[in-house]
Amino acid sequence: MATDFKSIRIIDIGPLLAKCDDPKMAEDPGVSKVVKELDQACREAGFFYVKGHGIPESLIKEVKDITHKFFDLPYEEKIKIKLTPAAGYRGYQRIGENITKDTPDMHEAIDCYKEIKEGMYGALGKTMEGCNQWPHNPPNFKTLMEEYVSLCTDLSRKIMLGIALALGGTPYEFEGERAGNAFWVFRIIGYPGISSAKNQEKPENDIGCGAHTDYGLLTLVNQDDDITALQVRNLAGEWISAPPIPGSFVCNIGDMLKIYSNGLYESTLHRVINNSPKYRVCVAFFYETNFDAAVEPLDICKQRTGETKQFGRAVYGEHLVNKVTTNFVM
Ligand SMILES: N=C(N)NCCCC[C@H](N)C(=O)O
Ligand SMILES: O=C(O)CCC(=O)C(=O)O
Ligand SMILES: [Fe+2]
Repeated sequence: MATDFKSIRIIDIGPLLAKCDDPKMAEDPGVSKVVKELDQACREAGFFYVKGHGIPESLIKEVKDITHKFFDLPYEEKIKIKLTPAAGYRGYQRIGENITKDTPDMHEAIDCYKEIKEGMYGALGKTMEGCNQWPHNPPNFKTLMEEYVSLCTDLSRKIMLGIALALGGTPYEFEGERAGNAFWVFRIIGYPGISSAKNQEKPENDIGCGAHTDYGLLTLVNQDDDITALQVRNLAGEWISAPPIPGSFVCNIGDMLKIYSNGLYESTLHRVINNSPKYRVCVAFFYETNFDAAVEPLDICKQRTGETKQFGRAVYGEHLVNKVTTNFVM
């Protein structure tokens, strides 16, 4: 349950990563400390920063640099990989094409998803079937991003070991049928600065991305170093900034983890407003459950919440399809 937090805590997850292959990791004092911090952060805000995550700083920077280069290209070049329903909602969307609660978002983006082969999840997977549309320009875009996605997948799985412990379970609550074959979403996003003339459209409003929650388990946000634009809503309804902290990721909880935890952890509302004159990029990796996971509160969490409030069951793939099919005006 979120609180009136005023800032977002920073957690050094180094000790957790050092022991993540040890089934007895919970007994390690360094791991216990990380687990405790994760639990506090997830309860008070649903948001935290992670440092000591092991992903090379050079790669984190390259990913943002190449993203700037792509969005700098002329519209005719970017639209070559246009997002369409036929491509499983993968590809490039122009500014204002994504909508949040009826308002166009002032961002452009490339949306990517773990690839789903035809028939893999039957009717449930149909909408999301397709291959990622990577730009050919800049030339090493696909290689770099695939490497990054692979590292983010491993890192997220390890953070989820800690979150499973924080919820009072074994480290492996999110393996197997829950997230042993985790789906992922990857959004490469660009937010024009105020009155930026270099973009094809002048922004209609100042909302880069309207207030929303993320859909899955855990999000890893890699944001530009010099602009504060991401804001997180606390219980009092105040918007608390999540400024960039070099060398860290902003992490937040998604809707599926809220259900698993029976509301102990919340998927907190957040939004993006780029009030800077500079163009801002953000590369967001979303670690999800298995595509076909039927998600319901864990028994260990129901016990802790006194069985009072009960979140309903959700099938992750259905939740995603509901969002994706209503997110765009095309
Ligand atoms: N996969 C994730 N979490 N994407 C976040 C996008 C949020 C904006 C979207 N229009 C919405 O209203 O959800
Ligand atoms: O741009 C950001 O900092 C966050 C973007 C975001 O919240 C999202 O894409 O879900
Ligand atoms: Fe988000």
